[in-house]
Amino acid sequence: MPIKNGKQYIERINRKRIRLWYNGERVNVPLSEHPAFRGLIRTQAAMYDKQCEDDLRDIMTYVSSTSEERVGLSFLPPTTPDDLVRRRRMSEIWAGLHHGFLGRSPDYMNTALMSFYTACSLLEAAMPEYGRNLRTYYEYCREHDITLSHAFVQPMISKMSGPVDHEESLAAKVVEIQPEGLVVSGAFLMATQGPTCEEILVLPTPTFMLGDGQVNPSAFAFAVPNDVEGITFICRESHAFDSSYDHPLSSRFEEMDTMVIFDRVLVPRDRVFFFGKEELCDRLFREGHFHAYVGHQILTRYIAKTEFFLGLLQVLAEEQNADSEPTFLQSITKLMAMLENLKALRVAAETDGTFTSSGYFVPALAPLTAAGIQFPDLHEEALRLIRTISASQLIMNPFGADFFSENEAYLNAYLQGISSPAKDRIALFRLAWELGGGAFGGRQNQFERFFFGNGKTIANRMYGCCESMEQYKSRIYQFLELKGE
Ligand SMILES: Cc1cc2nc3c(=O)[nH]c(=O)nc-3n(C[C@H](O)[C@H](O)[C@H](O)COP(=O)(O)OP(=O)(O)OC[C@H]3O[C@@H](n4cnc5c(N)ncnc54)[C@H](O)[C@@H]3O)c2cc1C
Repeated sequence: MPIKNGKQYIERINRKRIRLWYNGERVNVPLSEHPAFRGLIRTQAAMYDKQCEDDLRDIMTYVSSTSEERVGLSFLPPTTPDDLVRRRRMSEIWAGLHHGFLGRSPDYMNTALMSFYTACSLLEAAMPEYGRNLRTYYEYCREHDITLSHAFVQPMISKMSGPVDHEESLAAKVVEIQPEGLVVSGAFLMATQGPTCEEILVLPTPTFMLGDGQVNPSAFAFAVPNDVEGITFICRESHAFDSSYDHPLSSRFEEMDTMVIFDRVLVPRDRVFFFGKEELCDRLFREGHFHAYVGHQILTRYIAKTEFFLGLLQVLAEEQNADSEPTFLQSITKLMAMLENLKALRVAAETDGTFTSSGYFVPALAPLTAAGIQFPDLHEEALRLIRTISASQLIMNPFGADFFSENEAYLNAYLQGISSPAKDRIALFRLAWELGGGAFGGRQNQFERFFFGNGKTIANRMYGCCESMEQYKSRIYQFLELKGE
């Protein structure tokens, strides 16, 4: 089966019967009809349609070596620098549709799976069936264009409730080994788009290491359909609304975050990528170059979002007659400089890429991590600027329906801009509100700061990238003519 289109995506999501809870009630309607999910599903369907357009065929797809069908280019393991550029162009097309607001556009998880696949030999060395399982699973997802979500991070108490082999531990773990597979129980704090996908990839970092080569019941990686027996999804409050005039962002891009609970879920043997070997958790990320491959996709998303911010800020400033204010110019040029910086980091990541011993071409991690460190502050600064420029107009924005009420004439007279009709001006400031003041923007801001790890983890990643620190140190010793090493 080749790539899927939007209709096929919707049909597959609607066929699922997942245990999904929203606001204390079980969701029993097809998800494409539910107010919390339908906008996102429409957007995602448009993205799948995009990859089927004839004139984008060579950008969005490639020919599978196994089926000779056209499959999604985000599954392509790059083996040349040109492959990396092709992957970036594919991500740019999708980012052009979601403007960086979808953290889980299909290319994100497809890239994640592709990265783990490039480390199949690591799993094969641990146990041949593990490597085989991951290879088969990767091919299955590629050939069926499966939509994936992932669950890595556990709730705080799961991390703190004592060693995993103690009875009181709440850590996610294998609670029984059956001939057919592993039985898993535990909870994951976040799976973004957990309900609007088909399969969930589970790869936690064990909460406690046991050492000495012991079998750690918390060390595993597997993937299962999100509707298998025993999985429950609990939603946070939705920020989605239906009207694209009143809520231009959340009506399209609201990605639901769900807590995922595994209650004695049977993971079939052929879906287990490893079990018990705690050292493999970290090694699979490292040797699959997860942060580099996924970071490359993320950086394209950052660039699309920054361009969207710049456009919005300029239009807002013109609307407020503030576009030649020195303070505005000072602020927007900082963001413009950051955009150039992000673009340069992407060029650096691509041109400084290296080949692995297995022949894959990996983008350079340091520039990508640098972008990940810088972007959350840029994001926050952009939202602050939106609020500053918008001032009270961020708040006082009637609904689209008010323009069809008996008050239409008042609104058209008193809310018009210098050169814009009231309805256009309000559309603009409703967008500004969703980003700068509303729940959608608040969640986006939190996402950008945390989705790739907490600040400490990201700082460690950056520090670990610096291979020249000893050289820099010796420059100081030499400069001061000191003896230090
Ligand atoms: C919107 C959103 C969507 C997400 N989607 C997913 C998903 O789909 N799948 C998934 O697996 N995960 C997802 N995540 C989880 C994300 O990966 C985690 O938030 C991230 O790894 C941090 O883990 P944590 O939240 O458990 O916080 P922790 O790492 O436990 O940190 C807790 C607190 O301690 C602080 N902290 C930690 N170390 C230090 C330090 N040295 N100095 C100062 N403060 C410190 C942190 O800033 C934070 O305030 C999502 C997160 C968000 C916000």
